[in-house]
Amino acid sequence: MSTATFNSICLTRGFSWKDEPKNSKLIKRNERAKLCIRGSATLSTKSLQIEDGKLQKPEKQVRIGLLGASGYTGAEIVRLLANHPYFDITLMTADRKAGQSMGSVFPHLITQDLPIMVSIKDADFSNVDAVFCCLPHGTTQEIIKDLPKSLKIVDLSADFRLRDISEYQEWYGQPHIAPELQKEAVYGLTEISREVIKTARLVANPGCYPTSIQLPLVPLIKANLIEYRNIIIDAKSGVSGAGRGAKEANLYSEIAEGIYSYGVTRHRHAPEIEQGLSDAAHSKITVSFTPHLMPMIRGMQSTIYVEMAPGVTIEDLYEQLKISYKDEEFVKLLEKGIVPRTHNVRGSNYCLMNVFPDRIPGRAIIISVIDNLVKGASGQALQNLNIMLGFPENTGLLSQPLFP
Ligand SMILES: NC(=O)C1=CN([C@@H]2O[C@H](COP(=O)(O)OP(=O)(O)OC[C@H]3O[C@@H](n4cnc5c(N)ncnc54)[C@H](OP(=O)(O)O)[C@@H]3O)[C@@H](O)[C@H]2O)C=CC1
Ligand SMILES: CC(=O)N[C@@H](CCC(=O)OP(=O)(O)O)C(=O)O
Repeated sequence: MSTATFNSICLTRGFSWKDEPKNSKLIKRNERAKLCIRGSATLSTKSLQIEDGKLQKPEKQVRIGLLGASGYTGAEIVRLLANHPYFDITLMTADRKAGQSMGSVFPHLITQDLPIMVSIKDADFSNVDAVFCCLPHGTTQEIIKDLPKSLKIVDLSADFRLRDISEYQEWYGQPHIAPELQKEAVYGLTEISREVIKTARLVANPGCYPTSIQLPLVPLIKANLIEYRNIIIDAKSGVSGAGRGAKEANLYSEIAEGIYSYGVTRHRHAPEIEQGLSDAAHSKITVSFTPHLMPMIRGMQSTIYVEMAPGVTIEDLYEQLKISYKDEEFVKLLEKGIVPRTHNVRGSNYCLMNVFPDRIPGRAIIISVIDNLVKGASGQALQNLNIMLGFPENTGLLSQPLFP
């Protein structure tokens, strides 16, 4: 049984006390979301116990396989799971870094007690219940198709996001080699697809741009508040969005003190965005989408220009988003007039958004921000696996943004 020392612990929604903690200071911070205690306590989270300041993890942990642990999203999963009482990493894979420890590849994770990273060909899945797949697209299909069918999988790559495999071939330049698995895959934009995620075995975690764009647009489209034509998306990403692999275009000297547009007219996230928006509209939607690389490490902003439907006002858009996300833990509409900033979500699983009236009558400007590595990748992946396995959705995900 593994143990960890805590000075304090937050109980997430769904957990309750077994006995009122004695010798402990109970701080009720937020009735709905969490309770905090300091000191020692015994808690009735089935088998979660805290005694003498030590968290006794449940005897039956979910055993996690982390494929692509030596990349940015893999490291981010490890960081998040450090605060997850039920998930234990039992297998980690790497390619060039196979044979190395996590602490040597990512010294910021030296405190975590983790297995040595092995090559995929040496991976033993017999002690794994669920997998986070943090591999490059293309490689992912080849590997996932041979994994035991008993495993729950959340795939962070783009390999299972497009329902139409001919569209995959068109945008990713190679045929899809696991069409049967594609049929099984569920697109995991959590707040929109929660019900189907509950029973899914394979979840295709959305891309970072599509997450920041669909979260504000889907509810507005479903409510018929915006026109389907003339949706213009100007999006910006931090450089970590491109992964850890060395690329000339991502050298400090090419990125610092400037920005650049890339994938102009043809970025591979366009069909993923259009698939989600078209599903919401029950009608084909196309968008103008231009991503930009910003001289920052993490963060993503999507600025979206839309035409409101006849008679619709900016108040209507605001009220709809307020209603749609009023009970959501991780998607927040800011107070009127407040502009979301990437600094407000750094290191967290939140998506912040707001709507503004354009100077041109009938048009609106929507701004949405996420951390590309958290809500745009590993955080949403953890949110999805929590749901697939029946754990409170926010487990391990309540770290607040790092500011400034
Ligand atoms: N970065 C982001 O913000 C986002 C990323 N994604 C997607 O998530 C996935 C992972 O991204 P990210 O972590 O940024 O990527 P990285 O490039 O940082 O990491 C890739 C990982 O895959 C391993 N790997 C590479 N090639 C192979 C191979 N042929 N066989 C086995 N393992 C291999 C690498 O091992 P090694 O380093 O040892 O060679 C590394 O562990 C990608 O599909 C990406 O598109 C999705 C949303 C956002
Ligand atoms: C800055 C940068 O390069 N970003 C990546 C998107 C990251 C992401 O979401 O990637 P996947 O679709 O592969 O999962 C890109 O534009 O290709």
